[in-house]
Amino acid sequence: MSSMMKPHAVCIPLPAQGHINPMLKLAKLLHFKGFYITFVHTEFNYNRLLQSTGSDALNGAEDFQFETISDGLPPTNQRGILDLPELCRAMPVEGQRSFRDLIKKLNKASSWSDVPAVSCIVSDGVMGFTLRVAQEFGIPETLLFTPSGCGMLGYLHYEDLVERGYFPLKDDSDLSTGFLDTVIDWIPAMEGIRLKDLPTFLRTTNRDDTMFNYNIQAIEIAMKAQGVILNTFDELEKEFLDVITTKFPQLYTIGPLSLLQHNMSTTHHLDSIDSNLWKEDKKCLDWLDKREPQSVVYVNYGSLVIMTKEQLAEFAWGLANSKYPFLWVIRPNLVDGGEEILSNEDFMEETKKRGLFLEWGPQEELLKHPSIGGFLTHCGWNSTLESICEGVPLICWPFFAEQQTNCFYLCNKWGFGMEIDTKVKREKVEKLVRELMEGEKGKKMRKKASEWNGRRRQNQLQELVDLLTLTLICWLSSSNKSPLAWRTCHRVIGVCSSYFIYI
Ligand SMILES: O=c1ccn([C@@H]2O[C@H](COP(=O)(O)OP(=O)(O)O[C@H]3O[C@H](CO)[C@@H](O)[C@H](O)[C@H]3O)[C@@H](O)[C@H]2O)c(=O)[nH]1
Repeated sequence: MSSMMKPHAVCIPLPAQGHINPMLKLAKLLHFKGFYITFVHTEFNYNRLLQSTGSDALNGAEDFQFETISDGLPPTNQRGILDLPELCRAMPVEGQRSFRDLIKKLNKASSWSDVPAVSCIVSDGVMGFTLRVAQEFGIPETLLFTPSGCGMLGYLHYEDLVERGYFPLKDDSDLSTGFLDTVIDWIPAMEGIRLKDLPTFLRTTNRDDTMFNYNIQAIEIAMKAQGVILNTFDELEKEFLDVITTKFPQLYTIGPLSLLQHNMSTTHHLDSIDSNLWKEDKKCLDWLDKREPQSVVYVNYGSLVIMTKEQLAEFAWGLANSKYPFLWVIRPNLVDGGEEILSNEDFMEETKKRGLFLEWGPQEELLKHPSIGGFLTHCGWNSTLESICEGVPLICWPFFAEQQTNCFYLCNKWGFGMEIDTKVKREKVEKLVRELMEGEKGKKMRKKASEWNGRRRQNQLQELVDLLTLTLICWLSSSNKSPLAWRTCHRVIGVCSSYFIYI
């Protein structure tokens, strides 16, 4: 099909690794199903990607192009750690202006080039300002929320927390005197959840807190989107999804996106397109090849966690004392300093034959590797899903956002996670690593993780439905149909795909 004839989806993630990755997967799937794609990075991230992955990763294809917008942050703010509140303040102003210019430019280009006019926008759920631009141009928009369903359900109840007097906290002492242990018994499908298990932006005495209010706004804006997509699957999160659907009838689940990728045919050549903001070190795979099956602990805290030197030391010595081999990804800005901890002679002596450190790794390949026996994680939703896809059980050290909610369900409901307290102690790390790798609980967790993995993988029917639904959402959003029409078509597709599977 010529490019001009294709529907044109503009995909724009929040400029953070854990949001860019799923959006890129979604964009590739849409491309595979016949869409012309414009993928939008911030100028800052585009330059970072050029440095970390090289220009090949951004060359795209004739009908898969990259564009940039400004994130509105002054250059000094953009170095080092991602300042989320700053970003959330700047993007809706400068990002919106810049995004509007981009849509104008793309539509103008359609009059004299092969670029088709923009037919739909697929934006990150927390980039609501794009919806205003979409409305100005009369373009339908679908939102991809990248956290879990349980996390989203938590955010959905932020306003109720205000109304019921839980937010803002009365006093800073509420953080330490047990107030966060309060059980919240009025959120449907979340029986037994405590304040401390809900997304963490509620932990402030400031009624005007940027992140808390930004998340409330994101939910309000999302109600107006033509479609809302979650990277999760119904078997795992059905109860939460049922509640979310009462507020978002236009909700669709299409996860885990990493599994759906397998449905793309081998003739689909977008493999070189990459989204690592740090330079990936693949040599670790050779190191893993030399290890026994399920003998290595994989340690990675995603892209946003920042830990103290004390916490680093407790993790380091806990891993060393466990006597298990470990592969530890220590991002350059994971901790400020701490080199002396890892270069300490005793520590080096203890771990030199069985510890490998790197700055950024090919996580999905690592989790697939037969030598990996468990994953010490911060419970970011991508990491959690990627682990589920490979049946790898978890030790959970949630840091912020909805990671606490993911951890609560991993440990108390889904049955393949064990939690480490925020005030991490080396003895506890050692004990949990041993339990994970050799104890009865570890065995049970591994079995459970494999069960989830198996249920998801074998559910080909659901995958097919997901893939077709995804395409449908965007095709229909291109012609601005109502949510009711979409859901009807979703059902019809479900029935048709089951027919195809049985013949
Ligand atoms: O060495 C590494 C480390 C990470 N990753 C990838 O980076 C992504 C990290 O995402 P995630 O595990 O979700 O962690 P964060 O980067 O912390 O993600 C943010 O975004 C997620 C989705 O909204 C939320 O669930 C988290 O709470 C939020 O912190 C994953 O795809 C990993 O595979 C790598 O490829 N190599």
